[in-house]
Amino acid sequence: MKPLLIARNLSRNFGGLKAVDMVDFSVNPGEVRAVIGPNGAGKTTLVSLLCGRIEPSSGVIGFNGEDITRVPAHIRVRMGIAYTFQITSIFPNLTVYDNVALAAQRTLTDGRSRKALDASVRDAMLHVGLTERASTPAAALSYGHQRLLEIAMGLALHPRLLILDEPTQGLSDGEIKDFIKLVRDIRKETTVLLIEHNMDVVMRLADRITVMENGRILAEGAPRSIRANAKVQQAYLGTADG
Ligand SMILES: Nc1ncnc2c1ncn2[C@@H]1O[C@H](COP(=O)(O)OP(=O)(O)OP(=O)(O)O)[C@@H](O)[C@H]1O
Repeated sequence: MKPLLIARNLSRNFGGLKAVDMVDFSVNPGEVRAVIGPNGAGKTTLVSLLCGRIEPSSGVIGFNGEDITRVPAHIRVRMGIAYTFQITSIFPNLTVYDNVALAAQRTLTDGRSRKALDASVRDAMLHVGLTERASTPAAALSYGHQRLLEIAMGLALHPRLLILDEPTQGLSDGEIKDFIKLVRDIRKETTVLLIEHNMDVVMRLADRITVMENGRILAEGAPRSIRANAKVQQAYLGTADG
């Protein structure tokens, strides 16, 4: 299968620190991939490189057969890479509807009508279960609902690849259960790349897991093989089980 996303020899240094160090990484269309690893392993830096928030020190990134290494982030969004930014990307005074509409507008081309925009917004709100809160200001939502709003903002872009950075952080057990259902639903249409600390969520959702440590890929494979991998247990699972 031809990968949807591919990175070769990807590196990013911050001063003398190799936050991402010669990483080869690829994601197939239709999969749910989790990236795990201890704090500071380089996970956020890796996805920031993939979505274009930061530039690589070296290496190449391809998406859907095109070299996107130097393509700016906003164009990558239009090409189909959506990254759910941390909660700061939500405008607290705007309603749920308007927040999602603002996100959806990022992919608007001249030919797309207001009606199409409205349909995308409503569809995204429905997916995450926020339809009844469409006219609620984002600031009045619970924390869990704000996280769902972020995902709706990502979905409104109709991405081919949805990147979720620690989506379950701060959610209650019930909300995490709903999140797992949501991702199972989203994956029918979209490839998902998930940075996640909660190992239960990772084991339930991921087709494959990439384990990072010190900017490098320590291991990669199906949940069962990662769980059984002694190197991984030593580096990560034994010390942080979410
Ligand atoms: N803008 C930056 N300037 C300097 N150092 C940075 C910057 N961003 C990240 N780093 C460093 O790069 C390393 C990797 O950080 P990164 O945030 O990618 O790790 P992570 O695996 O996502 O960690 P966490 O699980 O804690 O979010 C860390 O040592 C971090 O301090």
